[in-house]
Amino acid sequence: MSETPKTSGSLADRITGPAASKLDAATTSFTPGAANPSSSWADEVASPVGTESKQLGGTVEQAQLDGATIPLAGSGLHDAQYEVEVKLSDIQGDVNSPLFSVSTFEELGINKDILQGLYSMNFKKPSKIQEKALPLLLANPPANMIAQSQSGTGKTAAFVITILSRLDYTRPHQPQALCLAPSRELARQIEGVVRTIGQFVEGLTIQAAVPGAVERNARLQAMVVVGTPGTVMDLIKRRQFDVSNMKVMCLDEADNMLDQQGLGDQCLRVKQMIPRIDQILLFSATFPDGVMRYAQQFSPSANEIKLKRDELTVGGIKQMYMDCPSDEGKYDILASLYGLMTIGSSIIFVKKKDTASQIAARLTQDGHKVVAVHSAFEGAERDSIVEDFRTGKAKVLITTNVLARGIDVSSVSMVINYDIPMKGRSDSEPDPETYLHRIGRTGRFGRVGVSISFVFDRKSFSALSEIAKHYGIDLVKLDQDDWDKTEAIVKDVIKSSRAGTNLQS
Ligand SMILES: Nc1ncnc2c1ncn2[C@@H]1O[C@H](COP(=O)(O)OP(=O)(O)OP(=O)(O)O)[C@@H](O)[C@H]1O
Repeated sequence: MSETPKTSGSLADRITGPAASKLDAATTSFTPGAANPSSSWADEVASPVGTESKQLGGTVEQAQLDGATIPLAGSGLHDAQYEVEVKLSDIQGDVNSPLFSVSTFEELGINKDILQGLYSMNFKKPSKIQEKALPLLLANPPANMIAQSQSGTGKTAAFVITILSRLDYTRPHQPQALCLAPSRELARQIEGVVRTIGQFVEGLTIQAAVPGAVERNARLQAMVVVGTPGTVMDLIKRRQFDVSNMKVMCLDEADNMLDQQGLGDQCLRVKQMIPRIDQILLFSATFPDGVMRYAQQFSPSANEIKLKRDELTVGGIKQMYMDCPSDEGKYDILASLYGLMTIGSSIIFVKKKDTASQIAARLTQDGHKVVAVHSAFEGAERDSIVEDFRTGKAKVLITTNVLARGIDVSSVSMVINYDIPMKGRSDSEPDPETYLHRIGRTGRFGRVGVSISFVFDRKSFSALSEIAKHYGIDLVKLDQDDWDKTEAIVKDVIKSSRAGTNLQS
């Protein structure tokens, strides 16, 4: 693989190309991390976004503000050593960008109090998904919607605006909208977005239904309820949650929520316990074919906005990989990347909770500042660690797939796949959806970011190759034998300010 010239196409192609013989023969001869004498891969990313890198204080006319739910404080972006600046007006004027639109928020028929909330977040123009979806979402009579758009392109605001537009504000204690998300962190984040977009809407009431948030026997008395499926199911069963007047139900990360092996049963049961729902909304960046069929049953006769597979990746995320000497050897590589990880903020994804805890302990012992979060942590502790990460107090977060989806922290400039995401019984198949969601924690709304996936043996290598082939992408190899070069490449991307010029995939 490492000898393959840069024009050789995707990683997967490389495997079936000249390097294949090495791999195919490979039961024994695959040598990860082999020297790379004549490689020109560095050229592939020397100008990663087709423009020069610019540091903080460069000539960018108008920096993109956060769009964060807590104005200017939510993301830690401003603490970063190199602030990532994006000229959003350029990006949103690029017809190939998922952030492109021809309209304004006013033209989409949004209520003025909601508009005020959007402007307070410094949203100037809708993104493509917002522009396309909102007229359909806000039309009467209410119609169901299945909507797909790349990670970090503003799906949350699209469904939050819809929810806020559907409520009967004369009934502030009557639950009328339910939004479900796969993790407590994402549910809390959505709750925050509802609060921020709805801050000028008089009489709006919101409540979270995540583990530990609702006291036993207390009734939910808010118009908008945002929660996780298990907790919501329990609250309805215990009659703490009156679902008799439900106008909107929204599943964020819908493919994950409807996945038969995962949360599918719970979401279906929740839906069955609700006597009538005017509008069912399903949103995600990914809708694999199998789940799409089920989604169409869950949200019948829905308007659909779909993407083709090769449109799914966000161009601002530079996807790279590293051949590590062995499974154990991944740790040393990770430790060597620490300096780069703290230029902005970083998330390291591992498969198992134990691995997350072990790596965090080792890195801490080696003098690095990191935090870990996974499902074995108690709820309040999870909340406080994630909050530290959001505010930039903690810059390196080690976690499992529990935080792979939806989490929006704009300062994240690097994602590391310490373990390649796998699915199926005994991890038999690569998991392209999880890969896409994981790397989508960076490169939010036109920003740049780097993802580095670690491979160390034939299985991890082929899994990553299959993922690359699935999306038709080419991954850049980073050389562990030349750290100066590796560092230069990664820094060049992270510090570049014009992600938007390269948003097409
Ligand atoms: N029109 C807009 N203008 C500026 N910023 C926006 C706009 N819409 C959304 N954003 C910001 O973009 C970021 C990403 O939005 P959001 O979290 O909704 O992405 P998403 O599409 O749901 O991604 P994912 O698939 O990863 O969940 C957020 O910080 C949000 O505040």
